[in-house]
Amino acid sequence: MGRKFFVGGNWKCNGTTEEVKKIVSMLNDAQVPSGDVVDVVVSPPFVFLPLVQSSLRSDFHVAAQNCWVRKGGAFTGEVSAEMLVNLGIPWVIIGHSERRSLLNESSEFIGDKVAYALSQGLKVIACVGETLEQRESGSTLEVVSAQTKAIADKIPSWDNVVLAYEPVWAIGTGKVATPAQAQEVHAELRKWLHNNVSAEVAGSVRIIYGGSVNGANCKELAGQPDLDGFLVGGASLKPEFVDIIKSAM
Ligand SMILES: O=C(CO)COP(=O)(O)O
Repeated sequence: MGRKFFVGGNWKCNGTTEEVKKIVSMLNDAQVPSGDVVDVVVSPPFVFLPLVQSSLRSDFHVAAQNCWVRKGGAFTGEVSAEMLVNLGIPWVIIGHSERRSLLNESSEFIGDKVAYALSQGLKVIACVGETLEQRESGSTLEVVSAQTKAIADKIPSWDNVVLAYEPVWAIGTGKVATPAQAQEVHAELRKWLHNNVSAEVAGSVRIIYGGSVNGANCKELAGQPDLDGFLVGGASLKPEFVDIIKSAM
């Protein structure tokens, strides 16, 4: 189906200038598959975006970790989509579970954010995923479908969206989803897109997996037919991120 592999590195709220420079130089020196084979996008905290943007190799790209839901203005502490565009930042992560749970971002609010970011010309990594409690009660598919619907309802096109399935119980826990668990949800999300958006979108949207991905488990996950890449947290700060990029091949 020709979906290009996508590897995102979400640095979360980590790093000093020195550490950021080290990671960038590690990435710049890495031998990885060409940009025809894999999209690599790293997401530093806002304050480091200009540094990373200006020093990172040109075949890798940067993403912000969030942006404001509408046009900028009197919203203390927020960063607008327009500002990201002004800085030449091509991507933004929206709806990460840490923001959903710790900052009470609702699915509707996230749908609005994705729509606004797209309207300004940003590309979006939109995150969905169930909690452990939801998985154990058997509502995984219902939860991720509802989160996806809240986005689908607000956007005119999926062309510039990558959907990230990140089960909350797998994030930062070392408890990675099995390849079969990830494949099951990815296939269901694709089916949901097929039935509710279009066959074309279902076939073309990249659905990436996040949650305790590392250099050792990436290869088997990458072999799943509906898994088109990764959103990596902890391991994206380490040299093994390069091994994860290489799992594209
Ligand atoms: O939340 C994540 C990426 O957005 C995943 O984090 P970890 O890879 O640290 O589990």
